[in-house]
Amino acid sequence: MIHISADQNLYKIKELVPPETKLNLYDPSNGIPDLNDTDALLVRTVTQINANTLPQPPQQLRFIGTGSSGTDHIDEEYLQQNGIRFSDANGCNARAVAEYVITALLFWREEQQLKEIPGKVGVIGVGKAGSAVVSLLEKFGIDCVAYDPPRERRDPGFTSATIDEVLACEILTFHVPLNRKGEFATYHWLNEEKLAGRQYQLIINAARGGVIDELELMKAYVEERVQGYILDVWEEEPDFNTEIAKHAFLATPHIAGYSEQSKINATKMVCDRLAEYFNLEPSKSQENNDNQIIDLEDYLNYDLKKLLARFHPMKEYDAALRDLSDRPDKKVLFQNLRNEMPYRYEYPQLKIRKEVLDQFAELQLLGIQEI
Ligand SMILES: NC(=O)C1=CN([C@@H]2O[C@H](COP(=O)(O)OP(=O)(O)OC[C@H]3O[C@@H](n4cnc5c(N)ncnc54)[C@H](O)[C@@H]3O)[C@@H](O)[C@H]2O)C=CC1
Ligand SMILES: O=C(O)C(=O)[C@H](O)COP(=O)(O)O
Repeated sequence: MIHISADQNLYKIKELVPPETKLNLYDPSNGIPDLNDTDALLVRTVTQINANTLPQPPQQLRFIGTGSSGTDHIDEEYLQQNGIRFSDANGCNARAVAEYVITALLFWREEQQLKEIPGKVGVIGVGKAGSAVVSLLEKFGIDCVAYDPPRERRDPGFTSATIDEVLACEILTFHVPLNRKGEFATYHWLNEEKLAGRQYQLIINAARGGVIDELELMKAYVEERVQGYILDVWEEEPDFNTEIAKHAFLATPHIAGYSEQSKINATKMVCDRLAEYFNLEPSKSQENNDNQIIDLEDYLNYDLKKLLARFHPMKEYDAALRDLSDRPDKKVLFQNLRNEMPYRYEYPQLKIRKEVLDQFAELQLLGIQEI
């Protein structure tokens, strides 16, 4: 029988793990568990796997999977050298990230009392999440400039914008992996040099903290070269710079990719790959296509901002994160915040009264259905 050790916060892991395996759940805040007698390890982004954290991996360990699209917490070369198969959950949360970006943009538009999003949105990284962002923004009639030179090289059907074209946009949103080396390294991609002499309305980072030089972003904001910024990810995660959070239009604890649907996708994808590798029958549990009915009887009291806040908890997360600013244990509380809040349903899974849908075209464009 295959023995699996899995992060206890992998959503619905007990239902989605292949049957007829032995499952041990571990608490990632205590580090990597004892892996003797373990064939497969399933982690999340909070567990670093490399030569320091996992020196001399046990012989029996043959598979490591992560329930995330990003893989910067894993030294894949090290796993390969040790004959361990690695698998990720690329794209599991693309829709959730796109919903985060458009919802944040709508909050920002409403707050600024603008009729529409001004100018163009430069999307940096047009893989699973970036592509979902482009599709959703285009539904709203927002002009996007798609920048992804590595994709242009591997995908003959895709042409990337130039660096000058993307940097000339009024808004930038980041969807690249965090890569510290190589031709397409992204560490501090947005830095002093790229920010110099340019003006931005808004900068959004829902990729990884290190992709933007936070201190340079803050400097550009103070000097009014950047009018606002939204951060879901932080350079020192799970720690975060309280001064940078304080000035953010929205500051959230790495939850852009969190939803009921994306979290099931993540666990299911990694469990199915594990089943394939060990030649096991996968679990029969399916993704959650249920609808959630939100019957707002007092809908006449709701404007768009209030409705969005009812459907997406980013403002709740933002308030909760800011509350942690002075806490000495804020690193632990940051992780608790990510683990404890119930997952929201993605917009196409929500049903609301027709009267509300008819009143706000934005809700229809988000894919919300009528009861
Ligand atoms: N905040 C959150 O909750 C989430 C964050 N993420 C982060 O976002 C990243 C992207 O996610 P996915 O789209 O699912 O991954 P993906 O692998 O499908 O797409 C990444 C894209 O970035 C491109 N890219 C790489 N280096 C680049 C560079 N130097 N310049 C421009 N483009 C470059 C790649 O060619 C690829 O098309 C993940 O690696 C992860 O770090 C992903 C999901 C949720
Ligand atoms: O998929 C990714 O990459 C992400 O950043 C996920 O949102 C991370 O989720 P956890 O693995 O940290 O729960």
